[in-house]
Amino acid sequence: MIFNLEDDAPLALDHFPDWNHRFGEAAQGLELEIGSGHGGYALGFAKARPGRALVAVEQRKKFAEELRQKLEVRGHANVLALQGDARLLAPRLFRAGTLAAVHVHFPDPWWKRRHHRRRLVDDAMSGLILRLLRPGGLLDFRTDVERYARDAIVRLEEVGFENLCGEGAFAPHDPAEIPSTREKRYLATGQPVWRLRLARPCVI
Ligand SMILES: C[S@@+](CC[C@H](N)C(=O)[O-])C[C@H]1O[C@@H](n2cnc3c(N)ncnc32)[C@H](O)[C@@H]1O
Repeated sequence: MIFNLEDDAPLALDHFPDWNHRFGEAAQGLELEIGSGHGGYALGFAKARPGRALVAVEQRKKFAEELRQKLEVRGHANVLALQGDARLLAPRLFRAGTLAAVHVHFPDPWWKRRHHRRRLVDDAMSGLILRLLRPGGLLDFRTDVERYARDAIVRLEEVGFENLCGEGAFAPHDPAEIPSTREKRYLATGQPVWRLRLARPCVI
C-alpha cells in the first residue's frame, strides 16, 4: 500500500511498472531524474550510459514531450521521459530501496521564505528520495543558488543521507559528470554551481 506523505491516507495498491520488462538488464541500475527541463542531462545519459536506465520526470508537458520525441528520433531506449509532478509520481513508479541514483539539477529556488515549503528538496521529498534509493544509492543535487545548497545539505544530512564529501561539504566539479541543459551554460560562463553528492547509507 502507498500512503500520502501528508496525512498517511492510503493512495493506491502496490502496483509498480515492470521496469525489467521496459529496460531489460539496465533496470538493475535504475535512476531517476526529477525536473529534466529541456533534457540535456537525460539525452547525455542516454548516449553515454547505454547499459543503464533513467526515468526523467518533468512537470511541464511541452518539455516532457519534446524530450520524448528527441529520445525516439535518436533511438535511445534506455531513457523514459514522463510528464507529471515527481512528488506524486515517484512513490507510484518505484519500490522503496530500488533506485541506484536520483538526480535533481537546478530545481526552482522559490526565493521567498514563505515559499520555501514549495521547494523540491523539502523534508517530505528528502525522506522520499532516501527511501526510494537502494543502500549505497546516490543523490546527485546541483544548484546555482548557494542558500538553497546550504539549506539542502543540512536537511539531507539530518534526514539520514551520508555526505560522500564529508559533513557539510560540497562536491567538486567532475568533468566526467553529464551536464544538464542549464549547467552547460554555466560551464561556459563560469557561473558557480554548488554540487551535493550524498548516499543512502548501507546500514541505517
Ligand atoms: C530550473 S529548471 C532546470 C531544468 C534542468 N534540470 C536543467 O538543469 O537544465 C527546473 C525544472 O524542474 C521542473 N519541476 C519543478 N518541480 C517539479 C516537480 N515537482 N516534478 C517534476 N518536475 C518539476 C520544472 O518544470 C523545470 O523544468
